[in-house]
Amino acid sequence: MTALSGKVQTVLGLVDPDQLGRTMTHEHLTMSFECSYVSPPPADEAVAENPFQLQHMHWLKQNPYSCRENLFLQQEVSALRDELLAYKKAGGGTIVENTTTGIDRDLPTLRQLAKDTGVHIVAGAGFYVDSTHTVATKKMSVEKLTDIIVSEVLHGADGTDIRCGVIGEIGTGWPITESETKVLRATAYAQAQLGCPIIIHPGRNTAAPAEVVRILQETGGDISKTVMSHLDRTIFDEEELLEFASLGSYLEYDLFGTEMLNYPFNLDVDMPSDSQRVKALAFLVKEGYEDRLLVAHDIHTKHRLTKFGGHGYSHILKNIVPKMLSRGISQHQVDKILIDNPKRWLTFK
Ligand SMILES: CCC(=O)NCCS(=O)(=O)O
Repeated sequence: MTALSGKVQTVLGLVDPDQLGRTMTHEHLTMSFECSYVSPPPADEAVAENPFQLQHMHWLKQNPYSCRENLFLQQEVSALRDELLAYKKAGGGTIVENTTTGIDRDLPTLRQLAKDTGVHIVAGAGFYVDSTHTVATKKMSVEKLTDIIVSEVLHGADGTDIRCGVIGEIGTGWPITESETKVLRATAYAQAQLGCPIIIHPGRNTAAPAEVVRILQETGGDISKTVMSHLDRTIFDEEELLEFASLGSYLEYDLFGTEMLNYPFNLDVDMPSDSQRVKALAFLVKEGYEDRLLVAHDIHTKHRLTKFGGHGYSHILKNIVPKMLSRGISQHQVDKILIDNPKRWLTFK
């Protein structure tokens, strides 16, 4: 038991879990994804430098990471405020903002957005993938990393008094690097001290989620309070999915709204459509996992904002929920996915 037990920690302080309402468990509001820039094909360079025009929007959807300007979501604070107000109007209550060290977390802006809009925002502690770890981070011991993560939850992060309410998204690649392994171990130790929720960004390989779970378990992590993100681009085979589900983490489909033919971070992956995501959720519900499912959009680039013709943060509430209902997921099960499961995960033990 800690002072946080039974509560959820938002950027404005502790709240009662019943106040959260419908929750997107994996979003970004202020971040940079410059670490993942992919050079455009030479013939497309002119489009990439002048992207936000109607005639270029299809190109941008297919090549979101090949346009530098698209990667600086944090430049759109005013549009984000409008997005959050629209999210609230659509019935949203809470957003988990998973930006961690390495991709430009901005806690004062998150606090201001929460104050301006009344949407609860839960911020993330810890570190993103290896390529964003500084030389100093890579040299740190697991104990030092643990102290930093614990302090970001108990006292505040980035020199502020704004406290994080989850650990993650903790970034891992494939294969998992030495530095990422240390961060995973620190995450498990911090979780054991704090009884807090954690959320993982796995590498882009079918074996990656289970390997992360193995490392966390080895270090005393609580898998029942762990979210495995991005399953929609990671595990496709139903049997493999059930095998992973049996390990006991939350199962997150968090790329709703993303459709692209060639996924540049792993060309072997066929990025699913939203219909295929709903089909995967219906399959997991049928297999008895309705208490472990979570959903989100993981917006991390500008072109997905409604300002630029994108689907925005209300797409799931407005468009995906009706689709779920039409595909055999009941209203009670939808409420579990949007309200009860996030609430249980986010509540400190
Ligand atoms: C920081 C945002 C992020 O990591 N999103 C995941 C993108 S992907 O790995 O699923 O392509």
